Amino acid sequence: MSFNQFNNIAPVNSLGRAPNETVTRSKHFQLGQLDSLGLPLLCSLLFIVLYLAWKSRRTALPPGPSTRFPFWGRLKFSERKWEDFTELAKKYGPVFHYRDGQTNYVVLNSADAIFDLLNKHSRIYSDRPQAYVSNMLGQNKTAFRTRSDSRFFHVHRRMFNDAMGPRSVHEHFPLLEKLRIRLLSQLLSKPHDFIEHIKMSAGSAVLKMAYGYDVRTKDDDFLVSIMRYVRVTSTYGGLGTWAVDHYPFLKYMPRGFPGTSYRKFVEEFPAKHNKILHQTTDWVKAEMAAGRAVPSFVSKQLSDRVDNQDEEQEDHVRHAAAGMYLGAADTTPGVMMTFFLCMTLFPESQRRAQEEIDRVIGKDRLPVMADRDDLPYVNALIKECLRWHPVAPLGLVHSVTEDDDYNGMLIPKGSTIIANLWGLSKDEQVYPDPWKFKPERYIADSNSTPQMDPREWVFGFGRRICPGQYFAEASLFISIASTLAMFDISKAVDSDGKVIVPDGLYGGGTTSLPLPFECRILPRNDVMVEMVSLLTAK
Ligand code: HEM
Repeated sequence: MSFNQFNNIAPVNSLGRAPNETVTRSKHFQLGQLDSLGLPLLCSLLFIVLYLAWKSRRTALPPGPSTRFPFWGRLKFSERKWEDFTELAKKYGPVFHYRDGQTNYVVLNSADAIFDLLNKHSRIYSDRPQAYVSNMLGQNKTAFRTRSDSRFFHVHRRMFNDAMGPRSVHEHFPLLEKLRIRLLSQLLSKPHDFIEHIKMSAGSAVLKMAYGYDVRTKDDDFLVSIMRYVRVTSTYGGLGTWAVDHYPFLKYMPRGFPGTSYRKFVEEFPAKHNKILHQTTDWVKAEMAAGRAVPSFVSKQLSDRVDNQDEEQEDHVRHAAAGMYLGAADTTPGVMMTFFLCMTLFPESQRRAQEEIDRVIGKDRLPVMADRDDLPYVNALIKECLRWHPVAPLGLVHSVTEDDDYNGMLIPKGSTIIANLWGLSKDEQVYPDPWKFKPERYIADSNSTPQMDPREWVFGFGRRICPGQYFAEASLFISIASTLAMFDISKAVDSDGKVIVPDGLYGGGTTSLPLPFECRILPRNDVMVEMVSLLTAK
């Protein structure tokens, strides 16, 4: 990419004459005259120069909506921003720009723009925007927010790759196969609480992998405190939550000045927040000291540590393990909820997947990880659940570390880059009939080539691509294939015998999950029920 356009935008031609004239005349000025006449004139000129410089830079920016006040104004978006962005893209094109307070945002709305910038130019597009309050909470040490040039970023990525990358993920298959028995058993005994079971199952998997901790109930202390950690992180540590994130000058304003309420929070909260984080690794250390520790990510990293780096290494491990939980907390359950929703709404796809399982595996055993390659339709159905409503509809924002030129548009250094994944999932050019649930779209046949595999984008991009992808895919496969083998999912019926059709609405936020809905979950055959009951009793 070249920066020529950016270099050429300085408004020399349009401004050259006016400043020169001033300089010529100013030769005849006496010092006293400067006070009475020159100073206001110089100020006006300075203002004009700044304004024109700002304006010409703005013309080079991608097109986009603007606020009434160039430096301070903020645009308002709905809770489901991705829908607003998709509408704006129709007007401004696949790459558009807007400002929020002092921050430049560039929104990418086409597969080409997303892959060109975030994959092909990942060297400069892999940073994360920083936020003052979030950093005070220590989140710049957690995987999601680390700077791309920081030691934390490189150490965490290496640790994640060792623990759950493509070469090591199979070590967790026995754990995932075991945990799905508990999920099936809970679905059998309390089908109405399926959302709670899904969340607990995903949480248990990651806590076992990260800390070697066995979650028994939903009120479990360990689970409750780490969930509190996640809640505080997402509620108070989100980018743009506090006015100071948009207007950094507020850092220098005295207490009581409008917009400084963050001060009380940063004085009181980070210590409490850190304590929760310490409790998790302290538990593992105590287990190790007592000789009871189950092998886990934390126990392995702590026993591998180099003595003279103890504290630093422990800090890395603590934040990396919390990052695993943060990464998994809503994402895998969100896709599982979409699966239950789509099976309720689209019975034909469910029937085809069950037919495949019955044919390939039979009706007298549950699927195992080794069956994955033999179930193409089930795999296609999982891909369609990932696309149907991407669980992170805008991915996670990136930040660009250098000025860049994309197709003649200036992407200024420090801009926050948003990939509109929801928009991509509904792009007719990429997914014809995007509102239809069609697993077949990923399967080649004599009439058509498969459509783009959504795993190319739902897990993010470049150096920031989700390090939990292989673990998540394995977990989704075993849970979904087993649920299909054992249960029929259909529309619930109310007390008057009326069929309840879920409205299929989703919530807003960084992760977007289906709003609570009802469905009926009934076992398909007695053999499976007996088998799961026996395995649960073991
Ligand atoms: C279906 C499930 C999942 C989806 C769709 C998903 C999606 C994503 C996305 C879109 C990102 C941002 C990538 C980017 O910035 O370009 C991400 C980052 C991340 N995910 Fe996942 N994820 C899932 C499951 C998991 C799981 C199970 C874990 C851990 C066990 C995990 C851990 C992480 C971490 C640590 C990051 C931050 C990486 C970084 O910033 O360097 N994710 N994920």
